[in-house]
Amino acid sequence: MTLDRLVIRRPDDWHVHLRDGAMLKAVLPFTARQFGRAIVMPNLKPPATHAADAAAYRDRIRAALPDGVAFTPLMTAYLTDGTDAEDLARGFEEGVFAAAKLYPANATTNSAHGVTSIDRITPVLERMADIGMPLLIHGEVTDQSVDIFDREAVFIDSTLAPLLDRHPSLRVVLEHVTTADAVAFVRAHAASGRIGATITAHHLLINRSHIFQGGIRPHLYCLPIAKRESHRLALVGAATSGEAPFFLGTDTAPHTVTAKEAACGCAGCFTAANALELYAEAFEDAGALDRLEAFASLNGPRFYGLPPNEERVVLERRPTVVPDVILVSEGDAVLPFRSGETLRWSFAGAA
Ligand SMILES: NC(=O)N[C@@H](CC(=O)O)C(=O)O
Ligand SMILES: [Zn+2]
Ligand SMILES: [Zn+2]
Repeated sequence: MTLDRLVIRRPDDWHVHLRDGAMLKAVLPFTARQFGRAIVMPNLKPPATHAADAAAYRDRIRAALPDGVAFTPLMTAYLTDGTDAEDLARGFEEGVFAAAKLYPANATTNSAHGVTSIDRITPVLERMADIGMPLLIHGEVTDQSVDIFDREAVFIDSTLAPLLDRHPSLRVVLEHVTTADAVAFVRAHAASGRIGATITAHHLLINRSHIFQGGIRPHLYCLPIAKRESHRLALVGAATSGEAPFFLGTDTAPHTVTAKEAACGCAGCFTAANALELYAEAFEDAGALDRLEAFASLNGPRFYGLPPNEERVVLERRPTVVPDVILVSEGDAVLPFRSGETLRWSFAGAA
């Protein structure tokens, strides 16, 4: 029997880039339509490093919400070499920050102000461990001599494993995992309950060959870059397992078409327009639609110590056409992942 209607608790997105200004206005309605809460990334220009920056950014997000939409932005601190443990802890205790984000300097989009060496923030990490504040990590080494397809696996061995040993009670989310190595590492530490991993829809749906299918496809370029098929299969296995550490984080990362279709195009895929429909396809292809709710709506809140959303949403088996483009301003637009293509599932709103 095939399932034609799926009702799940309203999901949350544990990794999202909402940007600011006109871009925020253009993309926020998509995330807020499907998700109850989202962990909002702080890699703005300039980055949101202090509690005051994050509180002001949270106000701009709330002001940009369409009328009548209930959506809770959960803010993060952008860690730098100069992060003040006091300000960070106060921001967490006052409920401004839900977590802090570690960008190794120059690892990804808008990470130039990131941490140059993890040892520099030892006191900050000790404080975070004491107060139970999660550390969210873009897990790639920045050494350009390491092959781009190996940067996540090398980071796990060289940085993440020693970090967990050094800070035995620090809670960590390895963001947007792309490798079988990451899946194995997270599973090996699952019993501690202190490690989580987000998985994007696009990494469940594409492998590295898709980036070069018939020519170079800049809209499939994101960081960490998609890996070979065996890694994609490991990610599908993890996401659809129902296992507690794996949860939904779209890493929807909008850039204008002009910035993507360039000699040196930006990294990031925009999946917010149809995030749940995309995940539903991946889960259905794995024969695991019954596990979508654990991944999308239960495992994330459990890790963050929050209750799952009470409200239910409906997915229906009927075609959805992904928008061709999302207009941002006159003359600039964002091209969604699977732009113009037809998906098998439709998001039908609250049950
Ligand atoms: N994922 C990406 O490719 N890009 C993200 C940054 C990030 O999450 O690494 C962005 O901000 O554009
Ligand atoms: Zn990242
Ligand atoms: Zn991201």
